[in-house]
Amino acid sequence: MGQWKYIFDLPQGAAMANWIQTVPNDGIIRYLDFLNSEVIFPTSAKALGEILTVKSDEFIKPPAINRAVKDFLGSGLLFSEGEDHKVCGIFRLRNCLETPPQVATPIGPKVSPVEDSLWGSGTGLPLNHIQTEFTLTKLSLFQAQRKNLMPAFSFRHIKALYPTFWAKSCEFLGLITAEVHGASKGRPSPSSVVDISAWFSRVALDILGTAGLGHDFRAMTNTSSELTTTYSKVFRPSKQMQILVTLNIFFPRWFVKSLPFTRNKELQQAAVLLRKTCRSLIHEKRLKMQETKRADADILSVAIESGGFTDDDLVDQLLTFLPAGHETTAAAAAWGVCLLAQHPDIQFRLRADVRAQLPSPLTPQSSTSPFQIDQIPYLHAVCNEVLRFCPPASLTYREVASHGTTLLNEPIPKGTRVVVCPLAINRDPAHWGPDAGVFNPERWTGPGKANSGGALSNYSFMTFLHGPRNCIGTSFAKTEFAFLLAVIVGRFDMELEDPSKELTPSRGVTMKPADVGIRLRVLDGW
Ligand code: HEM
Repeated sequence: MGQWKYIFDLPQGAAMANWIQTVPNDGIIRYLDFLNSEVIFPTSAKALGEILTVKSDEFIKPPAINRAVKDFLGSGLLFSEGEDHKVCGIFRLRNCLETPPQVATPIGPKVSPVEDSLWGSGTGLPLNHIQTEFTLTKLSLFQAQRKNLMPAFSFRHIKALYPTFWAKSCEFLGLITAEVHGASKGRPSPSSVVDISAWFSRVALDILGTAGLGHDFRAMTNTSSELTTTYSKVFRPSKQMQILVTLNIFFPRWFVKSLPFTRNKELQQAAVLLRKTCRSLIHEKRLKMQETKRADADILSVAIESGGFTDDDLVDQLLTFLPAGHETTAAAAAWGVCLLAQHPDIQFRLRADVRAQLPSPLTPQSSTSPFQIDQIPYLHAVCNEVLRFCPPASLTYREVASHGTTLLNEPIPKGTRVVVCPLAINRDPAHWGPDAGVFNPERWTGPGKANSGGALSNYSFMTFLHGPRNCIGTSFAKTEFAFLLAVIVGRFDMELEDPSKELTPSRGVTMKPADVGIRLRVLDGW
């Protein structure tokens, strides 16, 4: 069993967060996992830099995990790597690259027209040959995909989305205020305990839909929509899910899929529904683009416009973006509320700053300017500190590709798993100083600290990773998070329903606060 049982009994990443502070190391901790498989856990900025940036081609996303989740997370940008992606990539290679690869003299027999159209190489060359060319060009599929999608995440574009973020945040605030009022039954100081995680999941889905895909899912008003319930099932924290992920690493996909776990069945049903939803979103968007003869600036329109994706590819991209873009931000916002409830002094100061700078959501939309959100340094300090202290993606994996490599000059054989653990790094005193384990937004205030938090290296803040595979939605997520936290702290006093209960992370794919009740009390004047 190696360390598997110890890891399994704790929330994701908690074992590594303990080891980083208790196991003396020079930048790498090596441990044995299930079936005594070798895993390495990088702890220093230098080791993380090698894995995520310098040698990112040699530390790939584990193909077994990609296969396990691709039914319901798609094989979009998040998982574009490995053999599957090379094959799919041939089609896109033709479409995406500004300069197509120079195809050398054909070797071997030509492929049939059917194969040619199937793989879309369009050159009539045999597949192996194209694959070799593909590798030789060193323009991986991932780079092409990422390049095609980047315009949707540019600084200018995120700025253009501010009014949408603001409008949706105000709608969210109106609905949640109504719930609190409704539950208070006319008491003079309306307050109520709300399921804050569920609310944030729904508002984040609506924001992603509106700002990212040009489609309002109306998850906030239709709480029993198929999409909302499907995602809440897929991301429901469960031990079965953890077991399935481990089994997928060691056993063939068909075998794990056929095991009689209820979770298996739920995931397969979810996959069918999610694919259907994505297909109809694409269809709707294509029709709209044909009618209006122009493309909007949302992610889906940008992807269609690039011409680099077939409809099947687009389904995979959407399957990736939908959860990657809403569950994570929802988790961050839920942690934000819990931590503010736990720290009334920080909450008080933040509310004063928000109220002083941002227009009240009660004022007519037309006369408000959401751009003032950038003028509240303490809000950004609090948001950064929440993201440091409780990174929603607490852990992710890499695997040493094809031929083995070295890390900090140590030889690392092919196939070795690498665990990259934002939770551990973000709370490590070696990176953040002795108060690393304390929630302290002050570390992001003061000269030169607004972006570094006072840490010595970029790699000390791992919430969105770094390098060519960092989170493409970082600015989108940070802006959305700032709006959501601002409106909720502006309107409500927040306290933990049971202040004696420790805040603990759940076991899900994203790290959320587990079973925590938050009492919201409406405050006048904003
Ligand atoms: C607080 C919110 C978020 C957090 C903490 C977060 C975190 C991450 C992390 C850690 C990764 C790297 C995963 C890995 O390589 O193993 C990632 C990748 C990704 N994220 Fe985010 N994310 C957030 C929000 C978003 C949003 C809002 C979007 C889209 C609108 C998004 C889209 C993606 C995509 C497409 C990737 C794959 C990028 C690539 O491999 O090139 N994320 N995210």
